[in-house]
Amino acid sequence: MTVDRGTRPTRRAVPSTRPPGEGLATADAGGAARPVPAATVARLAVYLRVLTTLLDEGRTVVSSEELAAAAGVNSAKLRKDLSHIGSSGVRGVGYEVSRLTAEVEATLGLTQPHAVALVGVGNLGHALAGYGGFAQRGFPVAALFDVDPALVGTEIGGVEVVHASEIPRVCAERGVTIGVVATPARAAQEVCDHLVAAGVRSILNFAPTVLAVPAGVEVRKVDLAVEMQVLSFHVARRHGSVPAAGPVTGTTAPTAPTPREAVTR
Ligand SMILES: NC(=O)c1ccc[n+]([C@@H]2O[C@H](COP(=O)([O-])OP(=O)(O)OC[C@H]3O[C@@H](n4cnc5c(N)ncnc54)[C@H](O)[C@@H]3O)[C@@H](O)[C@H]2O)c1
Repeated sequence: MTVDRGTRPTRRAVPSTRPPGEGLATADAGGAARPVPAATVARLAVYLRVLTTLLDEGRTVVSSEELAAAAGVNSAKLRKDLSHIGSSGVRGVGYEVSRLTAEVEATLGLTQPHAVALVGVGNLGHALAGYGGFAQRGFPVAALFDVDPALVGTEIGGVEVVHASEIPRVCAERGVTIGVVATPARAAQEVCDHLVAAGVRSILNFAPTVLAVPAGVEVRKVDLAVEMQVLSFHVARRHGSVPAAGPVTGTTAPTAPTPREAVTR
């Protein structure tokens, strides 16, 4: 399988040595032959970040211990995660960095870039739109939308802000696959509906509201306050002010535990 890194400018092309179709379609865009647990998927993204750094440093092999330490997990968990995608290292040698990178990218559906549309370019949206790191990791911001006449027509990072009424046309023209909602909560559902109608099937929601979507559309909610509440719980537990075990009331569980949480829990 050849991995096409698309438009990501800072990464070098790396061919996979795995023959086409050989047990790699575990979590690819076409649907899972073997399901990969959600927590493993979250950790694969962390492994990929580490692997990318190693590639950029010119490294060719990495041990499971080194990769695990850099990702903040233990090496047994890392080996189990990688076994889900059919990757096993060579005993005493480790993993081939380029091959493992290609395999993780294929599993995460990153063999082609995902054009991102960001709706709501206020405080948060403006900061997200101006962050170049998304494009480097395969998620170029292709469209920006708002309803504020003072923002429509301005440019952020070389992308013009377009009125939200143009979502269907612009998303279709630019092949948008991921929509980011950074509007006030009251506008979020309507914005989400427009994105879905435009064919967007993956939505990242920053607004503090639950979005209703049809089957086949994936929504991930980002709530930094929830993450801080989880951190607060761990700090309080270390200081003995909450029970060490048992259900915690009054906090909302995060949608997916991060690898670090998985280790420290
Ligand atoms: N999840 C988190 O951790 C987190 C953190 C900060 C803010 N937020 C949330 O993110 C959202 C944005 O916060 P902010 O501080 O940037 O707010 P903001 O008021 O600065 O920006 C909101 C923008 O959305 C635009 N907007 C309003 N209605 C719209 C519509 N129908 N279509 C398109 N654009 C529309 C506004 O014109 C404005 O530019 C809020 O819902 C806020 O609660 C979440």
